[in-house]
Amino acid sequence: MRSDAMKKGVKRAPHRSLLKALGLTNDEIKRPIIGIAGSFNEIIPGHMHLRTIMEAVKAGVRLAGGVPMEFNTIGVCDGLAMNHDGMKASLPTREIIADSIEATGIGMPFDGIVFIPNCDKIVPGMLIGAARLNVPSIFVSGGAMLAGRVNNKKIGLSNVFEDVGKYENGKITDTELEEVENNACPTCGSCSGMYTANTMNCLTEALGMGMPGNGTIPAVYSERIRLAKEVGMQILNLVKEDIRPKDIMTRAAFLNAVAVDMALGGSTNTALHLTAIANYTGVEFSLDDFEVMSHKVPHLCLLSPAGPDFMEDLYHAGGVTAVMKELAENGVLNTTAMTVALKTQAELIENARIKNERVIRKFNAPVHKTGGLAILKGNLAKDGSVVKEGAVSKEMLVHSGPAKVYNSEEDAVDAILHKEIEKGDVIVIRYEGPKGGPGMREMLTPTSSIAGMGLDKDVALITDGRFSGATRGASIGHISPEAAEGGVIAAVENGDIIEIDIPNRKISLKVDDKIIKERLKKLPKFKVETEYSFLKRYSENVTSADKGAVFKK
Ligand SMILES: CC(C)(O)[C@@H](O)C(=O)O
Ligand SMILES: [Mg+2]
Repeated sequence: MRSDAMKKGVKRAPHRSLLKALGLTNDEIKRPIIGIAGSFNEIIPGHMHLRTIMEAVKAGVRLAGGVPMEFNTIGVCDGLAMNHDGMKASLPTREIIADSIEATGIGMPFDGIVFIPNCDKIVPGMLIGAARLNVPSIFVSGGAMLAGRVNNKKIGLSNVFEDVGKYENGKITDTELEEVENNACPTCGSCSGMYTANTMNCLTEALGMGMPGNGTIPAVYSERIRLAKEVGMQILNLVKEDIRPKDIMTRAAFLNAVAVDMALGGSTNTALHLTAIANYTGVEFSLDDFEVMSHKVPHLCLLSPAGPDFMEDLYHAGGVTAVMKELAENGVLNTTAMTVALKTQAELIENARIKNERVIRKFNAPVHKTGGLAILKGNLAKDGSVVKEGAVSKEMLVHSGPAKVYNSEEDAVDAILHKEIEKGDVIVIRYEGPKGGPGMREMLTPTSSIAGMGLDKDVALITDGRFSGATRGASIGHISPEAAEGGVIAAVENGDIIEIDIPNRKISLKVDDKIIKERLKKLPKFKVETEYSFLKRYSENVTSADKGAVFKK
């Protein structure tokens, strides 16, 4: 047993003393010790109920003869951190979460670990931590928030962000805005659309690290408590069989995750997170895999913010296993991939079926023929950029227009709300990359303001920052290399023509190469501006978005 290091033999009498101080009996000390990595806090609506999930997991561990030991990690709410300096800390917390998991798992030789994440950075942070420790592990997330309702129409957090733009444009009253504010987030759980948290929880299932239902069972359903119990019991089987994260998170598993991402129309943040997790798992995997998969797998689900459905609709339509079955039947899923259920994906999806073909479309009748995400390259993004093609209106798939350049999110939002943006413009928001921001903020306020002001069919936005899963429109992010690294985005001037061709995967600055080089040469050397030592250290150590914004080796 791995835990023998802290409990077996004469020399460990002091250690056993401490275990007894924790209330463990001699019998318990002999059993497998299971770390329960929780992330309960009173900050994130998606995490406020995680004590209930935690208790169910612990009950499952005990039912199966193990001894649970709870510990917790940090997390921030991206929604609450949005559009201010707080968001600069969000992506960096992923590395802290991974480090805190790794450090705890090194210090405490657990025999296995159950991970309980839910929101944006906690899921990839924990997956990275699990990969680095490579101790038998299993995930159960907190589940999705139910959708809200106004005028008998389902709404989610993205509607509130967009309604701010509508309000500023005089299209709705303050009473209408307040009604949306009061009803958009009716329960605990990760915000109700196919935003980042829910995408990552669905991909945890596709990766094989979570059990069926992990991605879609609503947070408030008792089924999630039962799932948590099953997961608590299952970790003992994983310990017994000695199946570890690196046995599961193989290249085939990552390709399955990207395939599901394409079908679901997932968050652009998966381009960062899957790449980062693969990096720490030692699997060869890059943005090129997204690009290849986007041509193999069609977009099957039109969930918020791209369409009218929410996570609860995906759940009732059959969930991730039904989507995976459709992909398997069309030859784009590796069904031999092993999972934490100790069954292959083929076995897990055997009884799955699509229960609502409007919510999960058939492979031959998709929403879009190509996958939800597209990787664009060109002189503006030599190393790549990402767009949620599934949420771009068809008028904007090919667009060419003059640049309006801003060196921060705040400046861009001021310009949008002060109606300085004209139809046809390409808004450029730069120095918001991993190094430049620092911290690669999410640009949900600018993208929602554009949508809310009714400009989403006329205006594009490009940035070296990133987006929320709730972002829609021609919003192209993760431009790599970023401005702070001397990327071509730093050379753009107001009025330059930018050409975007999403179907052909191109993004270019229509300025002569020589002029671009001259402009870049004249730029002052980038110096990070932050009062926080943590963010300064982050800026110095982080790699480019196309590499997942992991730390330099
Ligand atoms: C606040 C949101 C919706 O969670 C966003 O941060 C995302 O990435 O989806
Ligand atoms: Mg987010």
